[in-house]
Amino acid sequence: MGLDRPITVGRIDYANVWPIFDRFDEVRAECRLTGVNVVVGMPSELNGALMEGNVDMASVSSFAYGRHAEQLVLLPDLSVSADGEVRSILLFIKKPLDDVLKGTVAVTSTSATSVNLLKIILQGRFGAEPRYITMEPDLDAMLEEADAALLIGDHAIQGSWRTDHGCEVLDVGRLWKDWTGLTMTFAVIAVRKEVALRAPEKVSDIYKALLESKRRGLQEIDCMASKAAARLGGLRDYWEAYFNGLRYGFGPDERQGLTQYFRYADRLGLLERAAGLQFWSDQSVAQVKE
Ligand SMILES: C=C(O[C@@H]1C=C(C(=O)O)C=C[C@H]1O)C(=O)O
Repeated sequence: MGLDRPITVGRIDYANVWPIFDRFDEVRAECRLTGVNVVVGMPSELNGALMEGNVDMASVSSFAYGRHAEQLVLLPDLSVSADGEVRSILLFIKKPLDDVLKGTVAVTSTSATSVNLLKIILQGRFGAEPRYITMEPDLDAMLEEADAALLIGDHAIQGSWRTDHGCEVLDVGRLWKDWTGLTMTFAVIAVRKEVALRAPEKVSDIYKALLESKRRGLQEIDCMASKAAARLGGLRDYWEAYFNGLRYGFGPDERQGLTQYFRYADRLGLLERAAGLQFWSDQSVAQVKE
C-alpha cells in the first residue's frame, strides 16, 4: 500500500476545463500541496494516458470512463456538461443534412465522447449511418474529404467564428437535448482505482484543491473570459457566455443524461456494457474494489 511517488494529473488543453483547472496551481501553492505533476493534452491523449497508467487522474472524455469504468472512479461535483447548446461540439455541414446522412462525416481525432454522441444521434434520431473518417482537427482538410466535419473544444469555437467555410453549423449538445430532453456530460475527472486505494489522502487533497479552484474560477468568470480572449481570440463577451453556458457539477441531471448516453452506446455496440457511475469518496475509499 501507499504510493511512493508524485501523482500525475491530466488537464485537457481546451478552454472548456478552465473553470475547473485555471486556479489549480494557485490553490496548490497556497495549500503547499506538493508531489503533484500536471500534464496537458487533448482528450483522446489523456484518455489513453489514464488507461496506460501514465497519468493517475485526469479530465477525460466521459466515454472513456464508460469504456473502462471497472478500473476508474469519478470525482464528484466535477464535470464539463451542457443542458442544450455547448458552443464547442459542432458539426459543420457543407450539404443539406439529408445528403450528409447518406454521405461521409469527418470526425476529430481529439474526441471520444462527441464522436460517439454524434453516431448515437444520427442513428437513433435520423436512422442514418454515414461513413465516418477520423482526421486531425483541421476544418478545411476535413471538409475537403467529407460532407461534414465534427470538431470539439477550441478547434470548434475557432471554426465557428469563421465566415468563409460556407457551412451550416449544428450544435451537438442542442441536438441531444432536443431529441432526449437531457443534459449531456462531455468530460469527467476520473482516478485510477488502484491509485485511489493506495493514496487516498493525496487524492483527497487534490480533489479539495480542484473544488476550490472551481469555486474561485466560477466566481471570476469575467477574468477568465478576458484571459481566454487574449490567448485564444474572440471577444470577452463571447467567452463569458461560453463559460456561463456550461455546467461544471455532477448532479442528478448530469447523471441521468450520462447514464442514458451509456445505454444508447451499449445498444449500438459502441460500449461493451452500459457502465454505472461510481463516485470516489474519502469516507468510502476502502469500499472501492480493485
Ligand atoms: C465541451 C467539450 O467537452 C469535451 C469533449 C470531449 C470528447 O468529445 O471526447 C472530451 C473532453 C471535453 O473537452 C468540448 O470539447 O468542447
